[in-house]
Amino acid sequence: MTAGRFISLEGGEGVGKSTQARALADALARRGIECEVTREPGGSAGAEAIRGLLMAGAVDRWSPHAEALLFAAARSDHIDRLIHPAVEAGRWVICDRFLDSTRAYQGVAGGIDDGAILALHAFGSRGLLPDRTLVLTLPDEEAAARASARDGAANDRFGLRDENFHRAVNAAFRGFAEAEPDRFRLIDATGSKQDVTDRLVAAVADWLP
Ligand SMILES: Nc1ncnc2c1ncn2[C@@H]1O[C@H](COP(=O)(O)OP(=O)(O)OP(=O)(O)O)[C@@H](O)[C@H]1O
Ligand SMILES: Cc1cn([C@H]2C[C@H](O)[C@@H](COP(=O)(O)O)O2)c(=O)[nH]c1=O
Repeated sequence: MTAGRFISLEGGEGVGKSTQARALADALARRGIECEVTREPGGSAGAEAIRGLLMAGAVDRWSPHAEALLFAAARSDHIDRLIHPAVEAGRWVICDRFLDSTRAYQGVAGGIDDGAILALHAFGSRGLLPDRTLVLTLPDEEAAARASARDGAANDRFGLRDENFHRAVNAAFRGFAEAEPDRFRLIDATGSKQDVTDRLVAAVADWLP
């Protein structure tokens, strides 16, 4: 049995995470590796129900603290029901956002202490971390243009936040990667979708048969 792997894709809005989660899984499937593609918030029935609470409504529907608790509860269920069993069974899991999104959005941009978020994660999810976290980086204006071409005026509670919030989120991901180079890789998300997929495959090449 091959070793299971847990990969998270991170980055701000519109950088191409969802597109690349599927593309990376397809590229790995062509190399004989079957992957589960999942997302946060969500990925299990309970976590998808919590996603509905988090994504809809007014920007101030939840405080950053309440958001952090809801994301942690969703993550706990997602790990128990999907991520942990899949990795234990030797499968690869590619997760579109994970803990580092809470650290960036509710933490750095939302004002909650990183230690508090990690403590919540230790309690809710026994501190599970991805084996590797691939952060897609794109100039802020290019990411905003991609997101607005995709969404038009249809924004969720997070898309509605101002430019400064999103700038802080993008900077936070870069900061995490600099602080923890063993787990993180920064991936240039400019260029064609195929260019980006090729960079992602290269970032896990050391695990390929
Ligand atoms: N390399 C690329 N070049 C041009 N457009 C792209 C590229 N990758 C993705 N896109 C397009 O950009 C938009 C945003 O991509 P995607 O939804 O994958 O981003 P995301 O990071 O998951 O965003 P969010 O976090 O806001 O959900 C989509 O319309 C997608 O088709
Ligand atoms: C996991 C997680 C997510 N968020 C925010 C980030 C995004 O704006 C949305 C999810 O939308 P997507 O289209 O599926 O990327 O939720 C967050 O604030 N904190 C988190 O932990």
